[in-house]
Amino acid sequence: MTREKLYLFDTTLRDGAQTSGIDFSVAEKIAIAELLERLGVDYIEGGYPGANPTDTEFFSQRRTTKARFTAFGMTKRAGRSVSNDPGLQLLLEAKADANCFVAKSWDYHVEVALGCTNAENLDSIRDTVQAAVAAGREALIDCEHFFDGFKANPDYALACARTAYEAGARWVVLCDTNGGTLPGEVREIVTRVREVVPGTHLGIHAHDDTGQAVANSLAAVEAGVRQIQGTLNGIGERCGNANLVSLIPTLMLKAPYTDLVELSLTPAHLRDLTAISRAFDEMLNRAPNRHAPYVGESAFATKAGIHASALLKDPKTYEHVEPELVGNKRKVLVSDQAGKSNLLGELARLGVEVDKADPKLDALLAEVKEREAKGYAYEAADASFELLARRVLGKVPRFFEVKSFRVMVERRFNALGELVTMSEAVVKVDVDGETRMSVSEGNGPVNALDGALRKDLGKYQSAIEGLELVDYKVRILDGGTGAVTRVLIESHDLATHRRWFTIGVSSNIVDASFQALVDSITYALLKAGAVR
Ligand SMILES: CC(=O)SCCNC(=O)CCNC(=O)[C@H](O)C(C)(C)COP(=O)(O)OP(=O)(O)OC[C@H]1O[C@@H](n2cnc3c(N)ncnc32)[C@H](O)[C@@H]1OP(=O)(O)O
Ligand SMILES: CC(=O)C(=O)O
Repeated sequence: MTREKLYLFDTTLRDGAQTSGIDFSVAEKIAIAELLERLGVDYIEGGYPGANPTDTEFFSQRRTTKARFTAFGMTKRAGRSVSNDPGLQLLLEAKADANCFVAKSWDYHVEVALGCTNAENLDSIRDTVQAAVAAGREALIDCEHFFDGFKANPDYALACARTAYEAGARWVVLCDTNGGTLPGEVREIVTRVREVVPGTHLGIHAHDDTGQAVANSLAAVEAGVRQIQGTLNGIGERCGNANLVSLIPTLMLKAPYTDLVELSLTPAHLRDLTAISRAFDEMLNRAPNRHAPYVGESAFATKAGIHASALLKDPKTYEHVEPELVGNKRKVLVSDQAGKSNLLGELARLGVEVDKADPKLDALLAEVKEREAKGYAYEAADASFELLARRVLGKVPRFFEVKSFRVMVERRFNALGELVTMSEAVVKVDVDGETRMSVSEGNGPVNALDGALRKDLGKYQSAIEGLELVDYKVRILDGGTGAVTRVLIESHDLATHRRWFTIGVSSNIVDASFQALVDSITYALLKAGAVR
């Protein structure tokens, strides 16, 4: 069976810019366009030239080399000619390969939003497409509210699609603008549209208001459309657009799509997908969704002991695809849901060899479960788990021993007469039998304790020079008087760029923080190869 080409049209820079809380600068648009080129999509819709200064400047130069650079805008206004519509003229002057015009295809919208007749709207569609084609552009029509329009007045919705196609539009894109259509309806309506426009000229633009944008896009492909519009990580107006990061692997790895269509992307592009998705979140300054399909940190993370046991025998038992195909990694988590198989998997990753029959493994599992019951969460604290495991298995040197610590918080007027809150900590540690006492001030008690703890560790001092704390999270585990505090600390070594997480649990927040700090420094020394 010959496969038809399926085109990917990315609208991250246009519909994605309609996401609440997201605003792109020109520099950010340039960086995202480079990421999209790396992803390998066929079209990059850069924005709406003329709508705002950023988009106008972005379209003052041609910005992509491989993908077709596309300018978005609306069809000409009713009652005006093409040459007398300044908005349309700006679109035709923008430096782009293609123009994508949004057109009304629901008669209710023609009446209420445009305030013109159905015939005038058809004229606008036809004249606009013909003007773009005459200007040497590839023309696309986004038929806004197509599915709702089809349900209200199928003849008129079909007339809009047919008019665009007959005027020379390369693509007629069926939009589920309000995002309320379901996959069965998409399949049925696309089948009807194919009676007037061939599938090789049809696209789908789905919004995610019922969580079906990906499913609707796939249903449309099954029904014959050959272009999908979507965005990186599914950003977009309201609940977002179809997520290309979820769609791409499904289209490239799963039947029936692998039998029906082929994409421009290669397996190498697919292996870059996780990195691209996370790089985009970095650009948006937000944490990646750990549970994102295919690319999330947890997408191939196994927590349950029964699953881990089978997974270690053969990963196929609990994985629908191999994580490496999309550039992700398998993870076996250690928690109170774990069995010995989880421990063996994680210890192997850490390079610690131990036999499944070794009684120390039972002791470690029991210790993990007992501590988790008290509030520890080792799946989030890789370094603390490694230290605990190596201790139980008898393999961690005691680099230093904390004899005592004291921390004081004081609110007072400073020399300038300003009210300030200061913290001061004193820590006594034994290194090689010699007691060292350090004092440090800080902007909070944990900061002061951290400063005092790593001020003077004698012969180990040079090994922790590059250590910095980058994040500190506190969680109260049960309310009332019996509250327990869990502290998670993320540390970073500037020299090696290694990052690790440590944990402390106590009814006292300072004590919990101190445990996590001690684990962080001990881990740094272990990784630096410090010897006792
Ligand atoms: C479904 C979608 O996502 S479509 C994309 C939506 N994106 C955006 O709107 C973002 C960019 N938009 C903008 O910056 C502004 O809305 C502009 C510059 C396009 C227009 O601004 P204004 O001229 O001030 O108009 P305003 O936004 O108030 O209203 C839109 C106008 O376009 C008309 N219009 C809407 N769609 C179309 C269309 N497909 N064809 C022709 N005219 C249209 C409306 O009837 C309305 O006309 P009116 O002012 O005579 O009532
Ligand atoms: C064009 C568009 O973004 C929509 O109809 O949703």
